[in-house]
Amino acid sequence: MISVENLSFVYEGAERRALDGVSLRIPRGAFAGITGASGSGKSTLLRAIAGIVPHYLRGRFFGAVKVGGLDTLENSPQQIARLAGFVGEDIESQMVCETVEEELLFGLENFAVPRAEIEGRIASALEMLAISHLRGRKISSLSGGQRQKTALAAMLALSPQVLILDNPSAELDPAATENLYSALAALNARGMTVVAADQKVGLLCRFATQMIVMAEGGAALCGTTRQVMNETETLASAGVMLPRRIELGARLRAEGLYDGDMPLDIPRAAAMVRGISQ
Ligand SMILES: Nc1ncnc2c1ncn2[C@@H]1O[C@H](COP(=O)(O)OP(=O)(O)OP(=O)(O)O)[C@@H](O)[C@H]1O
Repeated sequence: MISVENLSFVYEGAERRALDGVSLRIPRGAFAGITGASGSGKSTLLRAIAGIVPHYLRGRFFGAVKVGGLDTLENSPQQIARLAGFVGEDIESQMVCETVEEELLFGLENFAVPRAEIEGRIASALEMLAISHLRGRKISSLSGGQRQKTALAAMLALSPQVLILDNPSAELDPAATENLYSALAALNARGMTVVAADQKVGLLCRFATQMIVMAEGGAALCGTTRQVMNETETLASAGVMLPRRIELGARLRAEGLYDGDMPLDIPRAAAMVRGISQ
């Protein structure tokens, strides 16, 4: 679905490479989590997948990115957006209308969606995120979480095959974060490919099927979540804050007390502890 071949990128006016020789593949139907320290290149990678880099944010671009077979250099961000919806970190700049309904309508009209389909698309996108009750609300009156979901609903109404999200939990409290990721998992279960960058590794461990760990502009690790989270030393040297349960697993493994996979969630951590105490 998404392929990145030897991608390097230097922002206009910058000295160092924001991305440096990144190659990876994200298969159709995956839930890919991207993590890494601040400044490691997560946002730039997502912008390159969405075509924003280098079409809107300019610079020196080397290598190739393809989304659903479309080369992002040969196609405009608008063409890429028909396949892959992007919700950036700066939600405010993405919102252009006064009310939630108008915001969804704006994208649909821009994409010239036939009139007869519009009502059904708006209703089902709002329903998928459980925000039908916000339909008539002014965007200025919404909470951070409600705005995040409105931006996401505006993307979902366009029926993209891929959803790309940059730091979606940044403005959310733990309950709203859980709620948002559960909604993303439900969309993924229906076949949508999800690509989300987040520094909350514990969260990605639970929801993502694939993980990409960025370090200094490169993809330090890329594979299934199970494979990547077993590489605890590389994760630590990439500056990734390991969830407590994985820190514990790594310590038990170093002590020779445990040789299984790192526990991706609490039930697996409990099973690990039960296993060593028997
Ligand atoms: N618009 C821009 N113009 C110039 N340099 C940029 C721009 N955006 C990012 N950079 C630089 O590119 C590098 C990678 O930044 P990027 O935002 O992709 O990292 P990140 O991992 O998403 O960081 P964070 O977790 O803090 O959002 C950094 O050195 C950053 O300063």
